[in-house]
Amino acid sequence: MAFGQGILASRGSVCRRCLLTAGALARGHVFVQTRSIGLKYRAKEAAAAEAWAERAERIKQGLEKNTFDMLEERGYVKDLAGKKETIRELFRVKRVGAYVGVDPTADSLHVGHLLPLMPIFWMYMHGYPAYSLVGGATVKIGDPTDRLTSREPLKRVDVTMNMTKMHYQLKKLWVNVEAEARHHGYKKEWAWRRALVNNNTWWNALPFLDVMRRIGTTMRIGAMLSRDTVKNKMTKGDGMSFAEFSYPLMQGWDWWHMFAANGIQMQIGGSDQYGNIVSGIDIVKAARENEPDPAKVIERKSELDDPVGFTVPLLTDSSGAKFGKSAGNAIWLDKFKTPVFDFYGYFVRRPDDDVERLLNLFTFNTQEKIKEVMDQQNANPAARHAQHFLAYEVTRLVHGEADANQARLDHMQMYGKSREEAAAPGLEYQADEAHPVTLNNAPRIDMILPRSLILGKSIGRILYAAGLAKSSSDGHRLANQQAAYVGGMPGHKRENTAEARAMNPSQLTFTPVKLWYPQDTQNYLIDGELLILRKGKHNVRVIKVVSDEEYKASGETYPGQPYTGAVRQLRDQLRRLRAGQASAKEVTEFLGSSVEAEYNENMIKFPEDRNSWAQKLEDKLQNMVNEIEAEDKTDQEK
Ligand SMILES: Nc1ncnc2c1ncn2[C@@H]1O[C@H](COP(=O)(O)OP(=O)(O)OP(=O)(O)O)[C@@H](O)[C@H]1O
Ligand SMILES: N[C@@H](Cc1ccc(O)cc1)C(=O)O
Repeated sequence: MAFGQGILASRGSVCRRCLLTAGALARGHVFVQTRSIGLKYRAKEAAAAEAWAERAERIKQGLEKNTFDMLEERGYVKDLAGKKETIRELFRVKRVGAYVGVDPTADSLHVGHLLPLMPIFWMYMHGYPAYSLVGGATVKIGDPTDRLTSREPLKRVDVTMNMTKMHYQLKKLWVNVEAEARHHGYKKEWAWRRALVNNNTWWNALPFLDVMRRIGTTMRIGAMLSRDTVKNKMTKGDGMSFAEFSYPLMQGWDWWHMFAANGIQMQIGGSDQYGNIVSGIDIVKAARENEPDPAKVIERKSELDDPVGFTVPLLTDSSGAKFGKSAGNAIWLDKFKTPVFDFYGYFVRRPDDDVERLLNLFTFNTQEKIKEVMDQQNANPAARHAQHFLAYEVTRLVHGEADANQARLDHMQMYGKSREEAAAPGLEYQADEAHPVTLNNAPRIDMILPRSLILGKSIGRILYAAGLAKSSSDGHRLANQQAAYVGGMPGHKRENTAEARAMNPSQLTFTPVKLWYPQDTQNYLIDGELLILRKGKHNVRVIKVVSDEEYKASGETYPGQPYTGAVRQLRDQLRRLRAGQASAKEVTEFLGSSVEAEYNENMIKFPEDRNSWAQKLEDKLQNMVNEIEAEDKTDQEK
């Protein structure tokens, strides 16, 4: 196969069914059926190639717009790494695959990251393979670009925490991109490809010798030393470690890996990534030329087979500073860091002069639609119609439709619009049995829990405490039915060590939770500090295990926490009983169903004598409160 026919013809695109049937074929099974499935796949591939060729022709005749021109017109293209005409032609004739990488240096993406991701979202909707990469390996070195001082090394648990959170954030973005595509009238085609990858997957299993042989011999030190980042850090900054110096090699190797395996010929990044992209081009070419296995040589017919890239402009704040975590001005995509209301509000506050540019950059509306919105805006700027339109569209992309509707409603109401005027369908959405947890309505993913719970209590109680089960017994049921998962390595049964069981942070592998002994939970702790649990597809908890003292000091409580929920309920019921707001029967029933189940069956024994029921119940409840508080106090003094 000649390289460059895009992902459809590359190794990474063979569908599972075809692989399965290839296996069956090798074992001598059902030949006729196998051929028919293989042929079906090829037929689809051929149809997609034909459709692409027709599209290329339409673009040539000016009947359809070149996707590159559209990206350029909308303001996504700042600097090109490659010749413009080659890149335009590539967009026309090939389903050129593109990727954007982000290092998990923080526990959330921010609006700045969204900017380089937007072109790959657009490309996906137009039929180009689009990859998003989380730099689980590169983050361990830290990109030195434009820095005078080295990044603070991250603790392993923080890398895992950040990576897990970013992974689910990107997953959610992709799900919402599908919804945006539908919303804007794009019909999903068989040939659409998207992926979320982590460079740990290859770096964890990559021999140093392979890298050195392929690229180490060709890359010239002189060129690498002449890069501004290297010169500045060495002369004006705190010097440069070999690892930092090698960072662009790592990024370049990522590209090569995906170039060879998935046909990813293009890299996109923020404008600070220009140097890394240009080095990457050399690295990919060097790696391609140094193929030791003649059977694997990737053919280069013309410059249309070479890697290319471009950068997007930097999104800056009003003072011109780059938006990002280093500058401390980030608008986060995590709604627990930047609430949806504030996220929406950020876009509503954009100045009139910026709004058209932002509509082009951050929404999937046609330029005709944007013009319409701007006409409306210009007719009455005070209404901030364009800002609300922008805020709504970006919020819908990032947080989903229900949250966007709610944010719009809240903002409109704040500014005196009627509820009807602001309302849109889908507002009262709540996750329950009928509406399961989705990536958009999933509860907060990270939490802390005390060590004594994680190390000493049953997995059922832990699932309850993490909010993944309705009660401890529900947690036990989940564990019994293996319906919840823990971050771990499936199939690693040979070695029963914590190291072997703990999750490989790069691959987010999960294994079913079982009714193991309480002391077994610690086998799944990552670096002794992090436990990752999941129920269903999207309901994930990344639990940082803290000391009991630290937990108490945080003021948090968890469901099923001894003495907290129970005492509160007992007090409440006592108050209701004394105030005559509830009968003894109601209180008994209430406590029977909640406290008893959660707490301890022997604690509440109700008196037989019905006449003195209320009085005795009062005494009993008060005694229990006293008893628990006394125990609590002793615990604190220990
Ligand atoms: N404000 C921004 N505008 C455009 N692109 C951005 C912005 N911030 C980050 N990016 C791009 O997102 C990708 C990942 O960025 P990176 O991991 O360096 O995050 P960051 O928040 O910029 O980090 P830091 O603030 O520590 O430099 C890169 O391509 C980067 O150029
Ligand atoms: N170096 C990029 C992130 C990145 C990591 C690995 C890659 O392959 C690509 C990009 C940044 O810091 O912004």
